[in-house]
Amino acid sequence: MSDTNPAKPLLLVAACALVDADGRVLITERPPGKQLAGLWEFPGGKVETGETPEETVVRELAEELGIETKVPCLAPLTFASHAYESFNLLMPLFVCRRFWGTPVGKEGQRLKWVRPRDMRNYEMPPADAPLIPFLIDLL
Ligand SMILES: Nc1nc2c([nH]c(=O)n2[C@@H]2O[C@H](COP(=O)(O)OP(=O)(O)OP(=O)(O)O)[C@@H](O)[C@H]2O)c(=O)[nH]1
Repeated sequence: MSDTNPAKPLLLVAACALVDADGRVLITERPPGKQLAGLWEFPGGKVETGETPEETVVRELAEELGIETKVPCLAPLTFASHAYESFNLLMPLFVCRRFWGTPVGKEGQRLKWVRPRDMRNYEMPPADAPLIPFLIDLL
């Protein structure tokens, strides 16, 4: 039997696997004070009203990392669907290999370029674990 809770919202978050020339993927550490602080995640954030998920990624990459990319540079790879305590997360994951600038942690967050097979060495949110095999297959 399912434990469906009608009051539990569905949260749409768009995330991006930024890939460098060596086939490494950028992960960023969630800053102190935020939910799931200290965990490593893919850059991204909540899809705001009126935005497409692709537009969210372009905006978040600029805000969080100071880099520029464009919607046609984003390719859908897979998605995460995870029941958190207070919300259900639906998170499309895009891949981006074409961007301008060098990523920096604009919000003070630490950044790491990692090979997908090494991602298990970094503690990530529970929603993210099923995404890793897709990146291993791709890269
Ligand atoms: N960006 C991102 N969020 C993730 C990942 N995995 C995952 O479970 N999440 C969850 O998705 C939600 C994203 O929220 P966020 O806090 O990053 O979004 P935001 O930047 O728009 O939030 P803000 O309101 O704090 O500015 C969080 O609950 C976060 O825990 C991931 O790999 N990347």
